[in-house]
Amino acid sequence: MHIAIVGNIGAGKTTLANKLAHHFNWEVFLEDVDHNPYLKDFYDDMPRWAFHLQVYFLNSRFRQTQQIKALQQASKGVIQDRTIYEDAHIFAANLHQSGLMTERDYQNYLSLFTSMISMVNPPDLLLYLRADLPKLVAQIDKRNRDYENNIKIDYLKHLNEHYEEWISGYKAGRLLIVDVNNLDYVNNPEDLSVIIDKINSTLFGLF
Ligand SMILES: Nc1ncnc2c1ncn2[C@@H]1O[C@H](COP(=O)(O)OP(=O)(O)O)[C@@H](O)[C@H]1O
Ligand SMILES: Nc1ncnc2c1ncn2[C@H]1C[C@H](O)[C@@H](COP(=O)(O)O)O1
Repeated sequence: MHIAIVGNIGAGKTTLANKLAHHFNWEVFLEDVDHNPYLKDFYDDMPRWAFHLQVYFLNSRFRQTQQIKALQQASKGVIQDRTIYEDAHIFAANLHQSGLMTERDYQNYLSLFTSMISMVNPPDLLLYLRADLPKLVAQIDKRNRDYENNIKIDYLKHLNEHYEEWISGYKAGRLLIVDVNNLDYVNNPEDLSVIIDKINSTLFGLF
């Protein structure tokens, strides 16, 4: 079983991924953020570093998908924090549309993504955490990563628009959308139970 958690920056993916992994006793795959050699530079100068960062994330995410495949073959459950789909359909697409990635770099990136994606299995469940801008901003502030301090509201807004468009056309497998605007699964165990019940019902037909 493979559940992938998707959603905008600060939506609460990592927090939920760790909680679900603990609950189901499954392996968790997190994003390569702390050791990412481009992320800080990217936030300082997006046009300069957009292509480098996208290639870095694509490679790191692809490696993860192959590790997840191996675990699934060994019948192990996996929770994944963010997917390779979001790199291309959300982040790279947004950088290109916003004029922060050149046409030449974007086409080069897409061609690499297309070659790789044929070797990627979709998750058994895609869990989309939908959050409005105030919730995202509050949670990015709460996390307080210094290089994320200058993220513009417009950047988050455009990412949210890309998420809504991508999710509305997602047909690769089961999809569960959870509005997290009024959920606090950090402090309220009942809010976590609401999500776990929805997962059980979608995946196993329980409840
Ligand atoms: N539903 C929630 N309610 C309250 N705080 C949350 C919630 N989800 C996440 N947080 C807090 O918001 C911050 C960002 O969450 P995080 O899981 O890192 O988001 P993401 O991985 O989607 O970027 C963290 O400090 C986390 O404790
Ligand atoms: N593909 C990506 N392009 C640009 N930025 C990305 C990409 N994937 C992740 N990120 C950024 C967004 C955040 O600053 C960090 C971690 O993501 P988070 O949603 O907070 O888990 O990396």
